[in-house]
Amino acid sequence: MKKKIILTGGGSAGHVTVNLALIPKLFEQGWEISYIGSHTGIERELLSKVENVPYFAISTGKLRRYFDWNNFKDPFKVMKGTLQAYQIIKREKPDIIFSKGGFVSVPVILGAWFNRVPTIIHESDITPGLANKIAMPFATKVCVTFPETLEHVKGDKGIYVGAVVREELFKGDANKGFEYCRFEKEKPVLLVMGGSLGSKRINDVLRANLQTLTSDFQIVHICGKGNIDPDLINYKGYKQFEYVSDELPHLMAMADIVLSRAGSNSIFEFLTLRKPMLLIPLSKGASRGDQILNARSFQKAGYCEMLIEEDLSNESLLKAIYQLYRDRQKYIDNMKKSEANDALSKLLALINESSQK
Ligand SMILES: CC(=O)N[C@H]1[C@@H](OP(=O)(O)OP(=O)(O)OC[C@H]2O[C@@H](n3ccc(=O)[nH]c3=O)[C@H](O)[C@@H]2O)O[C@H](CO)[C@@H](O)[C@@H]1O
Repeated sequence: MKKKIILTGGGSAGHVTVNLALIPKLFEQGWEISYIGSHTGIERELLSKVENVPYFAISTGKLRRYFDWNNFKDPFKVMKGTLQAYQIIKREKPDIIFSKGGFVSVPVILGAWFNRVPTIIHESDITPGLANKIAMPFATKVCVTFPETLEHVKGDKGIYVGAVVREELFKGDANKGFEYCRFEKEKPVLLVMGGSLGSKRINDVLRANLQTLTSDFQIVHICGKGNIDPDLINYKGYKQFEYVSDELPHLMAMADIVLSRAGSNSIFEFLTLRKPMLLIPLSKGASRGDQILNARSFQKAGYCEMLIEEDLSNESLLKAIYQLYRDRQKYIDNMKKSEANDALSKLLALINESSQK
């Protein structure tokens, strides 16, 4: 009989792409796969493009660290989601559940715990997100991307596996990127990515400096859903996309340097592809500060330059981009020294091992 796994995770692409990396490998090993996600999150859209993975939607509530009237309603949504997840798991009888975190994963981990199904959580950031923090006591194993995260995992559940990078990103073809953007090959390319949901702050400051920057760079800008500026659609040497799926490997291959938020998956992808980065982490005011820690750790290793949002201005942005381009070889050399880490194989081995108990 085929072994069954249920994957979960969502809210932003950072909580889905690891699952997308696992799916082809799990199929190769003969697993039957299904997915539990939310009704409207990005995970639903991303999974709709994947064949043979049934998707079950459940109710989910946002877990916040700050006051909001929805904080009174959302615990009930999480309870409803837990009951739904419990029933799906009871019916589907998976051997194991793998969670990439995000709010939707909490009811799933709880539903698995009530069904006594083993669960593996993967945490991408240095400090665990709120959803993973809540779910950890109920999980069988907690895999981490940064070794220092093990300090935050109680007991002997924590396992360092490293960052999972999708294999298709290695298959990028710069020529296809140039064609897709209609860029010329002679002029350097700056790739700008404000995280999977886009960043208004980065979009605004980039566009305010477009004239100066496009005199030296061609710019491909992933700006997030609903953030295309219609006045700039025909701007020479500037190409905007809301979100890129299949063509992303080609855009990354084409880029000489990158300006990005410091989401864990994105920065490890740029590291693996040896792309010099200027990182503008999400500020402490808007998050728990995990991206600042991610970026600091990369800066310490000499992989990136970092500009904190409080210091972001037209002048500081331009200075940092030109400096990054000038010193690009230094960053590439440092990144070449980083250790290769086959996190995907480690995860697969762990999934197989944990599902046997
Ligand atoms: C605002 C927020 O909560 N951000 C968090 C979220 O970021 P976010 O969802 O932006 O996550 P990451 O930067 O980690 O990953 C984004 C993923 O989406 C992919 N991608 C992106 C754009 C695109 O057009 N196409 C595409 O495929 C990237 O290649 C990458 O694999 O999860 C990360 C991982 O837990 C955290 O570090 C971030 O702090």
